Amino acid sequence: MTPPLRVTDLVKHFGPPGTPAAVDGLSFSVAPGSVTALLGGNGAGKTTTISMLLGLLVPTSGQIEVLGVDMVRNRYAALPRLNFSSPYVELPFRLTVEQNLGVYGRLYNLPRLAERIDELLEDLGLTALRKRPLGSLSAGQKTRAGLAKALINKPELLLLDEPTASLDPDTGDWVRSYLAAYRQKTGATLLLASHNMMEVERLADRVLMMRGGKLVDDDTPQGLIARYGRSTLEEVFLDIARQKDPA
Ligand SMILES: Nc1ncnc2c1ncn2[C@@H]1O[C@H](COP(=O)(O)OP(=O)(O)OP(=O)(O)O)[C@@H](O)[C@H]1O
Repeated sequence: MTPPLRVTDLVKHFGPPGTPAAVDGLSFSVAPGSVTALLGGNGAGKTTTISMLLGLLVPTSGQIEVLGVDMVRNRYAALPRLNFSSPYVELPFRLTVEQNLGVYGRLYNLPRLAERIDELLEDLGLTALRKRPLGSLSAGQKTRAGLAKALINKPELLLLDEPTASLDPDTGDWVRSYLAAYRQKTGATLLLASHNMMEVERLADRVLMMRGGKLVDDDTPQGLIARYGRSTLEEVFLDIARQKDPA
């Protein structure tokens, strides 16, 4: 079976040759229906990697296959089957929540779009906010609207950057349950970048740990915790970020 995501020797240089690469020879593939967390400290290369996976940045070298499609050469064949959410990417702020979903839904040329929008608004607790301009929402409400946009085309591969940033603990917990249920129901594959280790322990089957653009560890959350002799993923993260090898 083709992995939904396969990355081989991926490199991205922003500076001239000789300067350090933002992504420096990354290789991994993920299994269908899995939840993989891409972790690393600030500047480790997570956002650069996700931008290349989405076809927004052209790699300096290496291969990216998304749902069996070569993203560098043929990304339009894969884009209808994936989606992305990030609290750092603003949706058009003068449009209402439902207008935003309408615009994105039409980009995907979805059948029965009005029904899909109603369903998502209901699922994400946004029905009462549907007529509100996006710019008037709180950060947490915007995050939920961003998630609705990311799910509009029922993506087989969902890339999430900090999916619960600026959500209160209760809403954050609700979004995590929602994502777990979405994966369960649809068999979708999720890749998430997060600084919330509790979230990663709860959602991810596997952790890819990056430092300096390279993959420095790859295991289940429990496997990492056991190997580093720690009791939480947060402690493992600190060990890796501070370059401590397993005991
Ligand atoms: N457009 C750009 N031009 C030049 N350098 C860049 C650019 N984008 C990222 N970088 C550099 O690439 C490296 C990796 O950055 P990236 O944003 O991928 O890290 P990150 O792991 O997502 O970090 P954070 O957790 O802080 O979001 C950093 O050194 C950053 O300064």
